[in-house]
This record gives sequence, structure tokens and C-alpha cells, in this order.
Amino acid sequence: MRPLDGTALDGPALNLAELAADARGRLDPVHWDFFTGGAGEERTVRANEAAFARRYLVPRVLRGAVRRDLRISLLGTRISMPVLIAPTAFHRLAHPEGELATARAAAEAGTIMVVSMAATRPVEQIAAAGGPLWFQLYPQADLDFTASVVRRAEAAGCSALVVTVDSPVFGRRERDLRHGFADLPPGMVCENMRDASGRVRDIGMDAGLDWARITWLREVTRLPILLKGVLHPADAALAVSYGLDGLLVSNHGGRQLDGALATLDALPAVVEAVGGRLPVLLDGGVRRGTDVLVALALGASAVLVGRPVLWGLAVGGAAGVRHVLDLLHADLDRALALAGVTGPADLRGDLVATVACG
Ligand SMILES: Cc1cc2nc3c(=O)[nH]c(=O)nc-3n(C[C@H](O)[C@H](O)[C@H](O)COP(=O)(O)O)c2cc1C
Ligand SMILES: CCCCC(=O)C(=O)O
Repeated sequence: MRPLDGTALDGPALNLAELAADARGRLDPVHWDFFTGGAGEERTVRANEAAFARRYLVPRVLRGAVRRDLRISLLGTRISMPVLIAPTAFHRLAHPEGELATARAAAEAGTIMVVSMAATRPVEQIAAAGGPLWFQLYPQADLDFTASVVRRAEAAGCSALVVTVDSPVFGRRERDLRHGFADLPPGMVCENMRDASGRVRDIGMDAGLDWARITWLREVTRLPILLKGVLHPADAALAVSYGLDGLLVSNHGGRQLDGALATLDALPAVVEAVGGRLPVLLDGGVRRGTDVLVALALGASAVLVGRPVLWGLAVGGAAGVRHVLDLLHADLDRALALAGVTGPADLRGDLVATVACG
């Protein structure tokens, strides 16, 4: 993303960089830093976007791509485009309606919202928007409680479980440490962490998390399970052998292991290891329709966006998130037309060239 100059805009943002600048002017600087920042030196935050900047397109011509269709099916759900909403914490810090606004925008746009376990609205209320939802889980050391959260997500109608596996401990985020930002303000809690007595538990990162826990989870639910945070092809191969239903190539937007490989650079080896047996999704640094095109051409089935959704929420609630999704839809459609492609299924690696630096 281009450097943000914070300039006030006349009219709606033309792209997500402008939207970020607008959001920055509206958010509490502490919350802006929480949303925007990453771990350590933020090398991986930058690397995710830089990896897209190193890819160039080699378009086809004279293909008569008049009718383009951006729709795809993922684990049985038909969605309007190969762009989903990544799970992000604490939407009420961006807008008073929080996740309820995000969910309305996703439902209107016809795509999947992945609800964070750290949502500041209960999953049942988020589901009332009527759109397709998946639920993101940080497996807790307390297995009974973990199972109860899964039951709650199932009962609310979530159609897949996204298990975050890149967070055995919490990443060290220096912006938050500098501000002393560690907790939600009074009146906001992680609503999906209430136990049977109504007490809200803290979300624990579990360094003991291992494949045995995935086997356990597989027995707890019949929902499809995706692993979020896989970068190594050996783990991708293990995921296939453990009967998982999908993979999300992610480094948590650079918020966990700083120095982790950019997701776009990790994608090809993961795709190769999986060999078409599972859908492989990607998040991290997706900001343009051409980024979606490149990720799909390199083997992703779909991508997710994290921070841009928070910017949209901060700028305009549900309408702001809708603006993000509409911009990406229109931008992808145009990019497909210009590349001579009619839809996601047509995208192949030969459309993408990699150069040493952007
Ligand atoms: C503010 C913020 C909160 C996040 N919260 C969660 C979370 O609760 N669970 C999770 O698995 N990932 C979380 N993520 C990571 C996102 O799901 C996603 O991997 C990342 O944001 C994608 O990169 P992008 O922001 O560059 O699009 C969070 C990311 C941000 C920026
Ligand atoms: C306990 C909240 C975790 C949120 C998260 O995953 C993130 O900030 O990246």
C-alpha cells in the first residue's frame, strides 16, 4: 500500500489506500495502531503487500471475455466473488454496531464473513444478518469450554470452523505495548467467550496445541474444518492426512511471527503439497482486484481481507464495509476483463510473472 498521507477526501474512497487514510483520521490513534500494526519490526506486514507488488500480469488478448462470472462455491456455499471477510477482533472499536454492521454488509454483498472468536457481538446476533458465516476458533486448553463454543457456533448456523493455528503464544506487538493497549474498554467484551454462567473468559493462546487436538476437534463437530495460519508445505500435507477440509495460507497479517514468509510467496508450495485435494485460501495484503487475480492464478481458491474491512467499518459502518467489498468486486471484474479471463476457474499461473523487486 502506498504511504498514507491522511489527506481529507472529497467523496467516497476510490481505493483501499484512500479508505485507510480516511479511517485513520476517524479512529482513536491507539485503536488505529492496534488494527494496523503487526509483530516486531512489522517485516511480515510489509512483506505481504510487497509480494503482490513483485507480481506482474501477462494478459491474454482477443478472448471475447464479455460475460464474466465472479461467483464460486466453497465447501458447499455459493458466494458472489472469491473474496471473504477474514476474522478480525473487536469490531466495536471501529464502529458502535461492530460485527452486526460487518455481517449486514457481507450478507448484502453475498460473501462469507468469518466471525472472530474475539468478536464484540454474540455470534447469534451476527447470524441474524442472514448471510453465510464461518466461525474462527482459538482452541482453548479447556476442552469442555472449547466444545461449548463450537456448539454455539453450530447452533447459530455457522457452516465451517476456521481453526487458527499460528498463535501458540501471542505475537509481540510493539505499538500496543507502547500505548499500553491490552484490553477492551469498559462495556465491551468478547461475547463468544461467555461460559454457561455468563462469565466472560479471557481468550488463551495454547502453546500445547498439536495435531492430536485437531483429531479431537474433528470428533467434536461435523462442520468442515479449515486450518488458518499454514505456511509450510509439510504442514499442508499433514492437514490433508488429518482429514481437514481446507487450508488458509496466512501469517495473521504479520501480527504473530515477524519475519514469517509473505503469504503469496508461501502459496505455490502449499498448493503443490495439497495437490488439489483441499481448497487453499490466502489472506494478507490483498488490496486490489489484481491481487485477488494473482492469488487465484497461483492456486488459491479464494482470498480473505482483514484490515480493509476495519477501515470500511470505521468510515461508514455497514455501508463502509459494503464499499470495500464493492470496490474489490468491481476491481476484480475489470482486471479479469483486461487479462482476457471470464472467471476464477479460468485463472492459471501463466498469467503471472514474478520480478525480483517491485
Ligand atoms: C485487528 C486485527 C484483528 C485480528 N483478529 C484475528 C482474530 O481474532 N482471529 C484470527 O484468526 N485472526 C485475526 N486477525 C488476522 C486476520 O484474520 C488476517 O489473517 C489478516 O488480517 C489478513 O491480513 P490483512 O489484514 O493484510 O488483510 C486479525 C487481524 C487484524 C488486523
Ligand atoms: C485475543 C484477541 C486476538 C486478536 C487477534 O488475533 C489479533 O489481534 O490479531
